[in-house]
This record gives sequence, C-alpha cells and structure tokens, in this order.
Amino acid sequence: MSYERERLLAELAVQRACMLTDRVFHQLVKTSVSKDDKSPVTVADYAAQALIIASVNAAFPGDGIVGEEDSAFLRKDEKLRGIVWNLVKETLEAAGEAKEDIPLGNIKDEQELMDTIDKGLHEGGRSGRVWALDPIDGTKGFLRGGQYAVCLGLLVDGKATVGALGVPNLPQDPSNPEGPKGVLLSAIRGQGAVIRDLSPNLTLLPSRQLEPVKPTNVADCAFCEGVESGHSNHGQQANIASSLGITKESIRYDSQAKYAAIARGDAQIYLRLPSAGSNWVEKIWDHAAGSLICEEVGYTVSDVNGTPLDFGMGRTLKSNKGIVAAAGPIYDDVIAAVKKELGSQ
Ligand SMILES: Nc1ncnc2c1ncn2[C@@H]1O[C@H](COP(=O)(O)O)[C@@H](OP(=O)(O)O)[C@H]1O
Ligand SMILES: [Mg+2]
Ligand SMILES: [Mg+2]
Ligand SMILES: [Mg+2]
Repeated sequence: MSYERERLLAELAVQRACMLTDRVFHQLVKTSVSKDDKSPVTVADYAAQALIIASVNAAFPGDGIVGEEDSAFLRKDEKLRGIVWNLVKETLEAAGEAKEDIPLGNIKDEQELMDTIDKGLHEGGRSGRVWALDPIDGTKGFLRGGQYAVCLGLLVDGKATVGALGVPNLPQDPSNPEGPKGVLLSAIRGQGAVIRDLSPNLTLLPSRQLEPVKPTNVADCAFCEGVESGHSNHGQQANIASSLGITKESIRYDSQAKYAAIARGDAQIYLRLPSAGSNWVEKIWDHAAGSLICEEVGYTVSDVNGTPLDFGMGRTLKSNKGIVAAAGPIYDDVIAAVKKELGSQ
C-alpha cells in the first residue's frame, strides 16, 4: 500500500488547521492578551482539532482517531463555544475546497463541532488504522510567541506510518532566523520525508525531499531540547552534551518543532529526559508524526533506555520513558552517554 492519499490528506488537513492557528496566534500577539490568559490557545486547540478530525473523517471514515482534546469543557461554556465555532466557520469559508480530489470535510453547526471533537476519543492500540492528533503541540510556546506545531500521524497496527507536521513559527531558512516563517513536513514510512513552506491558503506549495543525515563527528553536533524545564531535565541534558564534547549551545524549542529542526539538519540530537521526580507518561500525539519524519531521514528514535517507541500501547507511550533521537551514525555514542548520565544519578 502506498499511503500517498493518506499523506495528502494529512498535509492538507494540517495546512488548513495552520491557517486557523496562525490567525489566532497573530490576533493574540496583536491584542497583547495577558500571558496568563489561556483562552486563545484553548480556542485554537479545540478549533484545530475539529477541523482536522472533520478531514480525516471525510476521507477515511473507518479510521480511529486519538486526539488530545475533548469537548467536555466546551459543552459547559457557551461563550467559548461560540468563539470556537466562529473561528471554525471562518476558516472553512476562507479555505474552500482543496483543488486536489480529496474531501476535507465540513462542520455544519455547534453541535456537530462538539461531536466532531469527540471523535478523537479512540483508545488507540495494536491493531488497525488510528490517527494520532495534537492540534496544537507546545501550547506554552504558542502563548509565549514561540514555537508550536500542528501534528497528525497515522498508526497502522501500532506503527507510525504517515506523518505531517505544520510548524508555523519555524524560520523557513534556518540561516535567516528573522526571515519568513512556517514549514510543513511530511513522511511515509520507507519513502523518505519532504518539506515545503506553509502557505497562507489551502495550496500546497512545492516540496523538496529532505536529505538523509550524513556521518558526523558527535562533538561537532548541536542538540535540541524543550524550553520548559518541567518537561525535561535541562541539567542532565547539558551533562550529556558536554560528555560528548558538544560545545554548541542547545536549540530550545517548544513542541515537535524540535523534530522538524533535527529532520532538516539544524541540529542532530533531540534529548527529552524526564525531569527530576516526574511521573509523566509521554503521549502518542506528541511523537508519532515527528519521530517518523526523523526516522525517514536516518535518525534513530528511542526512549532513554534505547527501547524503540511503542505506539501500540494505547493513547500513551506507557512502555517508554523520555525520548532520545539522534542521527543514525552518532546514535550509539549518544545513547551510551544518556545511560551513563542516568546510571550515575
Ligand atoms: N511534566 C511533563 N513532562 C513531559 N512532557 C509534558 C509534561 N507536561 C506536559 N507535557 C507535554 O509536553 C508537550 C509539549 O512538549 P515540549 O515541552 O517539548 O514543548 C505538551 O504538549 P501540549 O502542548 O500539546 O499539551 C504535553 O503533552
Ligand atoms: Mg502536545
Ligand atoms: Mg496539544
Ligand atoms: Mg495539552
């Protein structure tokens, strides 16, 4: 099976959702809403989940969907519901139909909006086709004006098989950080990965194949980590980098923007070691699309013990702990340094 249609659907659904999140993001920045006010991101989370589920459902009605959000809060808050519905309606009108021959789905009213969001309540698991959806990954980054990502992956029998990542605030040219922003990456297992600029409308701009990683000296590499110190252990990550002889400062991005950055070669390592005392269990929607895209350009992605990520365990990666992604040729060095650091606690 080629999965070209699934990839096209994922790209278009993510592109359409990014039209919405980008709009909310800029309204948020423009109106300088208090950083403590979480409502803009909440609105965008619900609206983007609804739009993407409508697309998956229209094109592949038999597939399961594991989405991060549900409508419980929205059902209780009429005002918030009205805001989300307006955003969804405006985006549907602005986007129109895709010129490609694939249905992207519609939502007719507020009731259907909430029912659509709740189609993301699937339990996941080892068998069949299940989409993993994070409508806004990096909510804290979104609120800070930093990186965030719209993430959609297809798991087939528990294995990440198709993935698309929209990263609206990532510079298109890594050597020009102040230049135009917004990229869309996608992959099909076994077929490499592609990148293109995000477009302001539903058009998919021309894509280019991402180059496979090349052998490099680990000391010359750069590593990526999250911004939030509560989400990963910055101290241990710095120790690991220094034990590998890495002197470059880490690239700190919220969200799966980290996977996008390493996939296109801005850095070669992503470390996500659990914070001290953390019982956090990683969620499948935080890693399905990004890890596949990286594997497709020659990364090895595992947990901190070197165990491959198991997306067939349900909604979470409960058999894994933390994340280590490194370019294939340096992975053994990196995982050895991770184990040494964790063993020496
Ligand atoms: N204590 C914790 N440890 C690790 N990850 C956490 C966490 N609390 C929340 N997260 C996850 O971290 C994701 C963001 O990743 P990052 O830290 O790399 O930016 C969040 O996704 P959402 O923003 O979609 O909720 C959330 O799922
Ligand atoms: Mg997330
Ligand atoms: Mg999210
Ligand atoms: Mg969240």
